[in-house]
Amino acid sequence: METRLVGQANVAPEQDAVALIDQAHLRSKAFGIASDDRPDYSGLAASHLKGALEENRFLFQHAVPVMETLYGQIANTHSMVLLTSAQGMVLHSMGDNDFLEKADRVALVPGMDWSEQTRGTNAVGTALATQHAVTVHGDQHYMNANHALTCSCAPILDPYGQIVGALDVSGDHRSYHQHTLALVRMSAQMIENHMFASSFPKAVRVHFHSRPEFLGTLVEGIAAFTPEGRFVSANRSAQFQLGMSFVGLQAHTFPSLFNLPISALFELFGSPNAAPRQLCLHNGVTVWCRTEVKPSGPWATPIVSPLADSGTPAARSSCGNGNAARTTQLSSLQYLDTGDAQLSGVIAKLRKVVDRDIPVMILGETGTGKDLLAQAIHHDSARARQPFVAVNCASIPDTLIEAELFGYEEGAFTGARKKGAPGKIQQAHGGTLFLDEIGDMPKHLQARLLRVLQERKVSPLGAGKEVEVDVTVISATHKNLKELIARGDFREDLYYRLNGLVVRLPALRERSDFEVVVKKVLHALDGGVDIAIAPEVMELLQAYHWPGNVRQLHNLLRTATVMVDDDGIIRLAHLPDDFLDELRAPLRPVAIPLPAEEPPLVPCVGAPPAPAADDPGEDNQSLQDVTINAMAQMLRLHKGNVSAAAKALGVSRNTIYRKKNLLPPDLLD
Ligand SMILES: Nc1ncnc2c1ncn2[C@@H]1O[C@H](COP(=O)(O)OP(=O)(O)OP(=O)(O)O)[C@@H](O)[C@H]1O
Repeated sequence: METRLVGQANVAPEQDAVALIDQAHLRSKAFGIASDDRPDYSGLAASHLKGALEENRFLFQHAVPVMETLYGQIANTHSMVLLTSAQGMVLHSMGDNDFLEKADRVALVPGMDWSEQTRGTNAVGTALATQHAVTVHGDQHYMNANHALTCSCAPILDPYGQIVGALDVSGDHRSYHQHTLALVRMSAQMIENHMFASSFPKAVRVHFHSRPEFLGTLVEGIAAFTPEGRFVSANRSAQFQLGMSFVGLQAHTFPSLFNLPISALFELFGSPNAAPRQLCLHNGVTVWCRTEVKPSGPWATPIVSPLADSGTPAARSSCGNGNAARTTQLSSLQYLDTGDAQLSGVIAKLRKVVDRDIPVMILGETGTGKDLLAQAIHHDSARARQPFVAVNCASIPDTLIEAELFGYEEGAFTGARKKGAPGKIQQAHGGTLFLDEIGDMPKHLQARLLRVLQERKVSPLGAGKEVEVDVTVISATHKNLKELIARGDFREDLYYRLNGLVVRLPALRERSDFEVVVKKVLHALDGGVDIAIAPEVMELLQAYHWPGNVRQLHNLLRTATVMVDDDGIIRLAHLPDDFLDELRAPLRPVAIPLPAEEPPLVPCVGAPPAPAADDPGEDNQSLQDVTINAMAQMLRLHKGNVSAAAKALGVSRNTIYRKKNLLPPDLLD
């Protein structure tokens, strides 16, 4: 069945709902359940339920208030509200007393398993299995014992798009009401939005909807980005409005989705209570948008949920808490030292200067891990328990960078917050200040920064006095600072102040420890620990030139781990189409065997004529010609069917469509 993205939990339309029940019955049968089986009412031992509750504490905390509201709406309808885990185990229930007794008899109580595998077709199990909100009414239940029930259930997704549980309303089948499913869906979405709101405290959160009156309501889109503009998460409505699933969005940034640099948000919404503004999405849709610009802290621990403090392994596995743990693990020099000789040399030098108050400058192409290395230096220093404050000089507008860095006093400039605010330099007091993209620091501020570094004092805008600061400075850039100095765009004295030790991170294509990096990146991904890579894929990845370095590898593997089949092996088919196109473009066309019975080629419109088979110049034929000819042949062979031709060539349909103008027009279906 087709999966649609809607503002609320996917729900199957009527004809699909029937098919969905039929398929659920087939699955139930395949699980070896008989419709007249006596259900197992034994449930879980209390200790197991306690464990499950602990594991699902994040979900539980955010779901219970919503369950109470939902129950308020269905009270006295002989029904109850249930919360289950992603495996279908009932975690919590509340309901009408008269129905509770009956519920007890049919095992709608905490600790009971309502997965399809155990109870056949039922709203909880089927919603979890299909990821669709669904009502299972009366004899639509697979087991006869459950025919007296009517149940409506919606899956609940965490901020990473993973199913973490389900919300269900079950009742006496005579109490069926057609609006129940809509209520359940809305409530599930409310839980998702609550979880979203408390998952990314340091993110830039953008709220948007095509109608301004829907901002602040359940149906608004919410997308979270790092202060540098990288995509972090999006709720269902945001995915729908942006026209992309969570996985698709992971390859995007704020600028690629909203057609604006993220720094524009600081300009548009920098003042308190800034009014919603109209922005144009990448797909041409105009939306009303608002965001709250906070003086953000470091992006050192990207995702921290309230459970991060609990420290229990169960809690960590619940909702992204593993990421916090992984971030710590990622942030040490030892972790980054994975066998490449050049990198090991860099790390050995860095170890010698840690805690020596020597400013470090990190050079390297985009995505080579400069930010991560800066965090690792901080992590391994005596300042590790003090703040690590990162400032991306490229992402803050010129007009704000001064206030952002140096802070300001009350009323220092129009729009300044009432009480003033300390700048990043002051925030880093006692710890490390990481000046990322230092090459983009506006020239007029370079002198001020130099003074701070020399005198270890900062004077906020509008303040008469200076404040002492103790910071270790790490800077990074992918630009050639010497060239900038020669052009007069970067102060030489500042350069010499920052370059106590200059290290260069190797590009990924230069590294001899590629396989280890792949493993580390996989390990750092949710669900990536048990994933392996097929040897032919590893070979291809190794040969690729990786212009986006480890970030590009990270994004690619993140998508592939989601696509992977049950055997947990990443194969070619699990890599994104555009990446495969890039890999194959120069190789594939020449490798295509042409069928013997293939008629001679007709020249393509707009393309050079195909050479005769014995043409001595064949070897010199341009790659483009070979590609076009191969496509034309395959299209002819498959009677213009683009999908079939693309499949035979091992490319995506879009690759063929992109070459449309070079192919004979009568060839495309
Ligand atoms: N050695 C590594 N192991 C695992 N992941 C890594 C490693 N190096 C970098 N990454 C990942 O690659 C991505 C990019 O890293 P980072 O932001 O540190 O690069 P950068 O050089 O600062 O990029 P930019 O110049 O674009 O700011 C991050 O997701 C980071 O976690």
